[in-house]
Amino acid sequence: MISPEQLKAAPKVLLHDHLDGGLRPETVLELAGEIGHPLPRASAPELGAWFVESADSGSLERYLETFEHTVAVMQTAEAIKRVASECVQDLAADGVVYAEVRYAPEQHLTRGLTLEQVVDAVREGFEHGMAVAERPIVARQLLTAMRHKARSMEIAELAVAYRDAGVVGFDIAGAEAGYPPTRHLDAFEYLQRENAHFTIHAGEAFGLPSIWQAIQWCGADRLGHGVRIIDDIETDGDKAELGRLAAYVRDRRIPLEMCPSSNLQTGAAASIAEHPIGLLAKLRFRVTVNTDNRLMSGTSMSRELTLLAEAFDYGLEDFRWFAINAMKSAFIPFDERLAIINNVIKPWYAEADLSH
Ligand SMILES: O=c1[nH]cnc2c1ncn2[C@H]1C[C@H](O)[C@@H](CO)O1
Ligand SMILES: [Zn+2]
Repeated sequence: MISPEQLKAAPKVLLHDHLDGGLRPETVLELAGEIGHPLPRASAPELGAWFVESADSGSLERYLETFEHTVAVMQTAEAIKRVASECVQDLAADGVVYAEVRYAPEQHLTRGLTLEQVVDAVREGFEHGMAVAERPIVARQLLTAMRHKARSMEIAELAVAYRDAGVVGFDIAGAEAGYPPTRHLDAFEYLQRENAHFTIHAGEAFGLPSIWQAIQWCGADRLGHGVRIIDDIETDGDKAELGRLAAYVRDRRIPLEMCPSSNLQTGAAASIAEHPIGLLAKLRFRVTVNTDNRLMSGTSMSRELTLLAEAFDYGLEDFRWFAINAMKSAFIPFDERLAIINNVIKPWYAEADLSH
């Protein structure tokens, strides 16, 4: 078994983490106090526990209700900068060397900020976080549009406008059932014409049709979660038969941004041991491991990997594979991806004793 220290030290790559799902409980308390926003608990440990318990609802819709409080305290440039900087510092302290962090700019306009001011605040926060972090980290933004709203085209244009200023891609999130990806087809077609990258939350609270649309209609580069791709795989003992969609996802090496703890909370998987990641990794899908919402799941990259190590007997060799898979799937330019793989990830694992 790997020691917690070794796991923390291992370079990790994170592609799916929500900025408004990763605040420190103390920060939520302080920022809420400044603006008089009422919170359900008065101390940081209790508030942290409240987020995890409330998100532990078995439904994505109820899970999403907890974001009311984090979004409420992220409505000024100062507050957003602080949250963004702390996010980067926390990830770096956990050994994350590259992170793509997403949030929905349209949710941060209630106190008068413009979409551009929101993106600028996150950029400044990330730059500050990268400068003061205890270990080197590269952090980039993904801009999310809420799938039940109608601003995806505007957010896609924002992502393209900021492509040379820290934004590396686009995403849609929010309740999945009833809001298929094709609702935002114009935004995805625009992004493709602009040679821009995007991922789509799909196959989390809804099944194969959502994944199929995300890939075959919208042209997603990656899948947020994508766990339900398992519905297109038949197993019989050691044998697995892939349906056409599952085969396409594997053949095309479409990255799956898997978030094990989050999936337990929303009911997308029953336990870590039963999580589809075990089979999908064995079948050599392009699997990546992610946190989704560190506050709502009370988790970190190290913790997600620890849970997987316990359930599937994973070791450093597997973690190296996850990190390289994720780095290959990042939205930054190819040469920058390669540099992190060759200069950061591979040397660390070469030094580590892979037999433990
Ligand atoms: O796992 C998720 N599925 C769908 N939507 C999500 C998930 N986690 C967070 N969100 C939503 C709530 C946030 O306010 C929004 C932008 O980060 O994205
Ligand atoms: Zn997510």
